[in-house]
Amino acid sequence: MEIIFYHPTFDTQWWIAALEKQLPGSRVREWKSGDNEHADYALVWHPPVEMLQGRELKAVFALGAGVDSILSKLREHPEMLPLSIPLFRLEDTGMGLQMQEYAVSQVLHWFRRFDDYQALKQETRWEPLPEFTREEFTIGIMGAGVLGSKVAESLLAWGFPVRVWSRSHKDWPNVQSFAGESEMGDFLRETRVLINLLPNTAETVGIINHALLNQLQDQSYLLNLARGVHVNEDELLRALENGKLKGAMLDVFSREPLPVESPLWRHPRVTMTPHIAAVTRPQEAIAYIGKTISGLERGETVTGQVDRSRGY
Ligand SMILES: NC(=O)C1=CN([C@@H]2O[C@H](COP(=O)(O)OP(=O)(O)OC[C@H]3O[C@@H](n4cnc5c(N)ncnc54)[C@H](OP(=O)(O)O)[C@@H]3O)[C@@H](O)[C@H]2O)C=CC1
Ligand SMILES: O=C(O)C(=O)CO
Repeated sequence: MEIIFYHPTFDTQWWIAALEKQLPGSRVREWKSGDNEHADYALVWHPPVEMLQGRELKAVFALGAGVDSILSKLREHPEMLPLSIPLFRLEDTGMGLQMQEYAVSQVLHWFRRFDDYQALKQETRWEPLPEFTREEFTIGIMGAGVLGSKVAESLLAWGFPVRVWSRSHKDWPNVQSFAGESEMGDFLRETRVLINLLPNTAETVGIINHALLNQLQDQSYLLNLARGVHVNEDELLRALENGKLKGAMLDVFSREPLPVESPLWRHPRVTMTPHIAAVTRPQEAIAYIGKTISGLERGETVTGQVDRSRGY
């Protein structure tokens, strides 16, 4: 079995050795421009069009959870990957736990008012504040997929009321489920901490805008763990000024790296990280890819295939 590999930043030689170990009998090679030799599978992140175009592959694996960049390239170059070749993505492979760590730590930070105490410290003020209750700290998660479900599970374990919003309803114990545009208003009305874990699709671009933020309770919080293009950054800043939002924690931005002139850098109630909420964990990713390729080779049903018509 021949596998081609392309990732702009990963340690390619390490991945090749680990993949060959995981899939005995396979031959994995780094794809380089001009390589048109046969391959059965391609493992990619931000691949050049030339790498995939015209190949008779059995499947392509994206080396991350989001497939927005490859799908957007496919809209410009549909010939790069015909619909007959399935596209897979990483399902969890260690990202669920990372998202749980991120969400739980930040929700607890807001819940225990550490942001307020930090602001008081700047003014050298010693001042115990009223506590928040869990009842007034409903967590609303947009996107109830692989990662949203893990985050919901971890916040439930901390005793917070949890609700999710997705395309289809979920029947999960102790979680309120809302679906589609018609239930968006009900979902937002009682949400105090809005966590975004949606994929980037034509329907979700710019979804966190003035109209949406305005439906939250006053003094809410936003945690964006998905993609920067989901958030209208000017309208987010407006919501921080008009009291709709008390704070925002952002991992992703409409432009990355975030340009130095962005006011988000300097806003006292915005905290941020440089798109590290959940990174690809090589061992887990390789185990998943190995298991999926072995399943495909045996003609079994496997999970993780992207529905290109839905965009995720
Ligand atoms: N910041 C970071 O470091 C990382 C960010 N990410 C981002 O997280 C995203 C989510 O990942 P993952 O959980 O694996 O994705 P999934 O595909 O498993 O889940 C997507 C969820 O979004 C819902 N959804 C999709 N479109 C809509 C819509 N139009 N309206 C309402 N709900 C919708 C789906 O609904 P339904 O269940 O009904 O299908 C599903 O619940 C990725 O696409 C990626 O962009 C991922 C990894 C790291
Ligand atoms: O896997 C993804 O989609 C990511 O954003 C990785 O950081």
